[in-house]
Formats: sequence, C-alpha cells, structure tokens
Amino acid sequence: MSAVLVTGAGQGIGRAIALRLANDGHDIALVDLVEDKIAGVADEVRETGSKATTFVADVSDRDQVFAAVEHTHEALGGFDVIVNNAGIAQVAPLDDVRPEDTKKIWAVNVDGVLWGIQAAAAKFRSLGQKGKIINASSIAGHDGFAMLGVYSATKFAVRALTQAAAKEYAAEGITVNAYCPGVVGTDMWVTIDKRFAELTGAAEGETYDKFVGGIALGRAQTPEDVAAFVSYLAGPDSDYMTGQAPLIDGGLVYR
Ligand SMILES: NC(=O)C1=CN([C@@H]2O[C@H](COP(=O)(O)OP(=O)(O)OC[C@H]3O[C@@H](n4cnc5c(N)ncnc54)[C@H](O)[C@@H]3O)[C@@H](O)[C@H]2O)C=CC1
Ligand SMILES: CC(=O)C(C)=O
Repeated sequence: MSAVLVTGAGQGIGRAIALRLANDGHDIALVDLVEDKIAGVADEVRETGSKATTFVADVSDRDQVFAAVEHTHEALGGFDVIVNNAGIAQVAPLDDVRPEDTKKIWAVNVDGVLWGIQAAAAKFRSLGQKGKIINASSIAGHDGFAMLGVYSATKFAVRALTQAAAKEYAAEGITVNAYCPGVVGTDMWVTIDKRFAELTGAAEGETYDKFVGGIALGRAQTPEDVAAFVSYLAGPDSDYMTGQAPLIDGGLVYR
C-alpha cells in the first residue's frame, strides 16, 4: 500500500499509530531516540504482515529528520505519509520558566514538526507525487492549560504550522492536518501527574484523575483512540481535508 514514517514511535501514541497503520496495510518506518524501543515495535508491525524499518533520530535535528525520510524511501521503496508525533511535555508555572526550558521543548515540539514538514514536502516533490503530512497537536493546542503554558504554546504553534503548510502545499497535492488528543494514559501523563504533585502538593494520581473526570465520555483516552483518527487522516477518505486540527478527546475541549 503506502509507506508511512512515524516519529516518537517507540511507545505510547506513536506505537499505537504505527500498529494501527500497519494493520490498515501500510508499511511503517519507526523513528525514535532509542533503537531498543523501536526494534520491539518493528517486530509487532511485522506480525501484521506489513513491512517495518527503524531509524534512530532526534527530531529536533533537521539533518537527522531529512535522513530519516531518505531512509524510509530506501528501505520501504516509497514515501507517502509522515506522522510528526514525537513530543515532550513540561510542567511549570510560567514564573519558573527559563530560556533553557523553552529552547528544549520548542526544539522538539515545534522545530521537530517543522523539519518533518519540510523533509516530507521535499521528498514528495522530488518523487513528483502527492502526500500527507500529519502533526501531533493537543487539547493544549486549543486551550492554554495552567502549569502547561509553554507546552500549550508549542501545540498552538503546531496548529499554525499545519495551517500555513496546508496553504503553501495544497497546489502540489500535499495535505497537512493535525490531531488533537485529550488525556491519554501514556508515560507522558505519568510524568505530568508527578510534576503536578511536586509543584502543587496534589497526591500522585490526583491530577490525572481530575483531568479524566472532566471527560464527557467518562474515561481516559487510549492511544488506540488516537490511532483510529490518524488512520482516517493517513487514508484516502481524508483526501479532501487540509489545514485542520480536530479535537479527538472524548468531549473535554469544545470548539
Ligand atoms: N499523552 C497525552 O495525553 C497527549 C499527548 N499528545 C501528544 O502526542 C504525542 C505523543 O505523546 P505520548 O505518546 O503520550 O508521549 P510519550 O512520552 O509516551 O512518547 C513519546 C515518544 O517520543 C519519543 N521522543 C521524544 N523526544 C524525541 C525526539 N527529540 N526525537 C525523536 N523521538 C522523541 C520518546 O522517546 C517516546 O518514545 C506528543 O506529541 C504529545 O505532545 C497530545 C495530547 C495528549
Ligand atoms: C499532555 C497534553 O497534551 C495535555 C495535558 O493536553
């Protein structure tokens, strides 16, 4: 079918996206910081009958992202979709944020997405074909959350890049969309919950439970819930959609 590159594919939402798209029949290039994690997910992808390849890269490094796209094309014999999923969280009151903090999270969550957008568009262009670019935003890309202010800013920025890239690339048949999950029970939320506990005196688990308590559908989101929507974005049913960043959050933020 088609060849898809997923960043941050070693665990959590990225792993679920990789497995869902493999089950949909796509071949998958798994990109992450740590080889061991993506090697394990690659084995799971191969069990579905789809091809898998791995590439270690830090998405904040532009050259490494371009190399990952090149590797995907060589290893899978094509390049059709990129999912710029890798991201990191940071929990801090705005008063405490320092330049080194903003630099680090911006480099991964915003620059990392921009390098992925650029590298994918350049490859689609060189192959003379259409393609799909899919970016990870968040409910925090629609609402600024207390203690997650800079993280929220990065996810708003992802929406801005998604809209601008959609406009710049539409004439070339390249679509650009984002997904905005809510509260997904991954390691990211374990870290967020612990930091809230340290900073606010909340008990461990309390912040996560409070956020989940606000979800209309009454449960935390699974990585597979997110992957189901990304499956739509990666497939032909979304061909007429570009520049959008829909919320897929069980009813938490309403726009
Ligand atoms: N967990 C949640 O509730 C939500 C997550 N998101 C977003 O979804 C995406 C995935 O989140 P999770 O799976 O929960 O996170 P996670 O922390 O469980 O997994 C993130 C993966 O990305 C990799 N990664 C981190 N920095 C990287 C870098 N510089 N280069 C390459 N890989 C890197 C990590 O090694 C890890 O495998 C992120 O962009 C996150 O901001 C959005 C909304 C909600
Ligand atoms: C982790 C995240 O994206 C939140 C809290 O919206």
